[in-house]
Amino acid sequence: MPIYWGLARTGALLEVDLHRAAPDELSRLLVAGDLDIGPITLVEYLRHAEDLLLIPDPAVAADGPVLSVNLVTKSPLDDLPASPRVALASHSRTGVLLGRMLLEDRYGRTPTYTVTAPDLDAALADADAAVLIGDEALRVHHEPRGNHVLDLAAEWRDWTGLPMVFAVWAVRRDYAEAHPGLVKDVHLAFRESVRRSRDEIDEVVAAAARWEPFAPDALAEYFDRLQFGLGDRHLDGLREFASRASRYTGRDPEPVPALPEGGPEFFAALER
Ligand SMILES: C=C(O[C@@H]1C=C(C(=O)O)C=C[C@H]1O)C(=O)O
Repeated sequence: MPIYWGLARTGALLEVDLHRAAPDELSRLLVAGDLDIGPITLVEYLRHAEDLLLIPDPAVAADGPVLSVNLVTKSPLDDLPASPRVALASHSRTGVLLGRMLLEDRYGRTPTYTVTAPDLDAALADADAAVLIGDEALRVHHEPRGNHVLDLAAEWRDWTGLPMVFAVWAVRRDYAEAHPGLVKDVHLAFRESVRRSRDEIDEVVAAAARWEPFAPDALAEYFDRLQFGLGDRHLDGLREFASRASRYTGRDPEPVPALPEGGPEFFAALER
């Protein structure tokens, strides 16, 4: 909501054909060419970087705790078995890969993984731990119900000293070449939208609290943690994630390729 709130305030909403969907679906639509500009989870951006150009904002990032991307364990992390069963939320790509890298490369475990519906009870029915994102992760952060909750953006910062970038905005390269002016307009409309949200954050929180099962204070804290643009440190974090992810997924059926030399490639006509 903080990303598109201002589109309604400025009238820009009337000029764009806005689609709302879960992150995996939005990523799929952009890659398939059914969306021209949109958010894409970092892992899918890295897989399709040759077809896409990065837009510097909005983005979904955090420099420290994000509250909404969590490893939830039944026992404290120290007591997690050497080969735990770990359920991965089906609508996450980047959060679940971050969770796998941390579990194996930082906490020294050799898990077996299953894919789960993004729901705590389903996730932990048959597993020792789960990686959850979004609303369900935020809910568990507030109501752990006896489980242990590890914030994966905070863990990433401890591990690397860098912010974690979960999703970026990108434009399809062919669309950007055909309509550079429109891409610029859309970028500025979203930039203005996020700026308005910051100015009117109490109203954004009140509106979000009407639709979401969270108290206004919890939403205000969450929106404060989220960072909506890519600064130099975020780019360092993005490059570090890309480099670790490409090494880590080298033997996966669908590896994450390394960024091309000098990457990521931005849509050149935009100010950063
Ligand atoms: C911060 C979040 O990160 C999300 C995590 C994603 C992923 O793991 O693939 C995708 C989009 C992001 O918006 C969240 O869901 O709250």
